[in-house]
Amino acid sequence: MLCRSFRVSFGLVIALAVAILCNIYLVFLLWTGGQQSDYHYEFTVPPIISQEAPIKLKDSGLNLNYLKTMLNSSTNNVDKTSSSRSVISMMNKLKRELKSRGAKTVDTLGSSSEWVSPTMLIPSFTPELGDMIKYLQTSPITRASVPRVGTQLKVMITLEGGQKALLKPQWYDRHHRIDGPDVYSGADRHNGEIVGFYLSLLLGMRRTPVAIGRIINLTSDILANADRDLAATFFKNNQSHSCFYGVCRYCKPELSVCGGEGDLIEATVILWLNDVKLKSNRSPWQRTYKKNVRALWETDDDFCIKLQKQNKVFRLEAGKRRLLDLIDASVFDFLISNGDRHHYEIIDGYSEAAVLLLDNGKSFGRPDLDYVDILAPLYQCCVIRKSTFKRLEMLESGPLGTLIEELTLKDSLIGPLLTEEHVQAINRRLGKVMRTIQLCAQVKSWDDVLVPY
Ligand SMILES: Nc1ncnc2c1ncn2[C@@H]1O[C@H](COP(=O)(O)OP(=O)(O)OP(=O)(O)O)[C@@H](O)[C@H]1O
Ligand SMILES: [Mn+2]
Repeated sequence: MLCRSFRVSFGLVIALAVAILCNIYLVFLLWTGGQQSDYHYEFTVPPIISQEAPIKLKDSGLNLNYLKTMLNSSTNNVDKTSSSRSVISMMNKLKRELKSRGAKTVDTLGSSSEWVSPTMLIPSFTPELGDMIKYLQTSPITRASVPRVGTQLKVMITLEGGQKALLKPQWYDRHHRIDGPDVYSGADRHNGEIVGFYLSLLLGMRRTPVAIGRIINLTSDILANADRDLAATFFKNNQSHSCFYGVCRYCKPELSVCGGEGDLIEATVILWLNDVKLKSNRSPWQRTYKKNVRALWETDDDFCIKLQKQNKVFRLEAGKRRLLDLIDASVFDFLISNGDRHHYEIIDGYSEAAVLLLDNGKSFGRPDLDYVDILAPLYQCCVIRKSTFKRLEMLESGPLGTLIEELTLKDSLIGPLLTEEHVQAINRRLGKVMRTIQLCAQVKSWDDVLVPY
């Protein structure tokens, strides 16, 4: 008898211990976004659980299947021909910033070193922007080395005047469709980085470093200036063109980039942020990058509410920007179809630093597909900055795809950056973003959805 009751209580203790461990694991999953990362970044994360009184949260967001059904059944009936006066004046202002004034390199670099603040990489009106674009497009390359950041093929270049920039080469032509199984399949799309930069300006999310297109001579621009490690990855293919594969986690000779006629390649050149210490955080909406393993956010419609309860960094309160920034980022990513924002970066040392929009190359893989789950932060939280909503509303009348083309065509040294199909996809996706916000307003109210800070 005694022995039996001992066995029962022992069993109870074990069951209790297992339950406690399960709970701790659940909290850990919520905190980390649901899975272990494949990435080897050093990053710090805020404390897990706040002991404060539970916060009152508004209703949950929208379920993905419901949203997909609604988006497929509705047409976007915005009059696309009528650019409003506000669009025209916004475009004129942007064009003024993007126009090169012919300043000397030292002046351009001198003023750009003051651009960065904890909430913006480019101040809201930056007349030196055009000169910076020109500088990145034309300044001779004086050094090329292995960047040792990230996992994909890149080159760190130094331009005359001493400014560093990241070079990401072209892998695909504009019409290539990425047929891989996942939203993040394939190599980087260099044009996506450039479009991302211009889109960030149009959206008023100046959190993307300047990215431009440039034709590079692999031999005279890169190999001739390369350090030993980078130079060691160069070879000639059987058409006697220069090729290289660089040094990175996924770099190997079978995945090399080769010059065409005259050893020329297209590349994007991204302004390197000097003297800025970045902090990398795992995105709560990170994918698992594993077949058959779903992240917590993919299985729990209440993910956003739980995230806010568990981690006060993501709480929606005046003065807190992290959640609203991630929602802005999800809209930006959905428009360019970037499903690879596994981490996000902020400027280190500021509690309310903005979420930066770095690394936009895994975009524009499929013009015919809209990966609605990229929008999860928006439809699961069902809130968005009022200013972002107003901006989107204005851009819809552009239409946005045309505005992007207009800005990029003026600057581009590498021709149109997007095929017509991709341009149309941007407009279609913006329609879906607006419809998602409307649906949120139906389950909540406009006042609850549009956040005034
Ligand atoms: N313009 C920049 N200025 C300063 N640091 C940068 C810049 N661009 C990227 N970085 C840093 O380098 C890291 C790697 O860059 P990026 O994400 O573009 O490369 P990636 O190879 O695609 O990385 P991953 O494989 O992790 O997605 C970024 O996480 C960031 O810390
Ligand atoms: Mn990347």
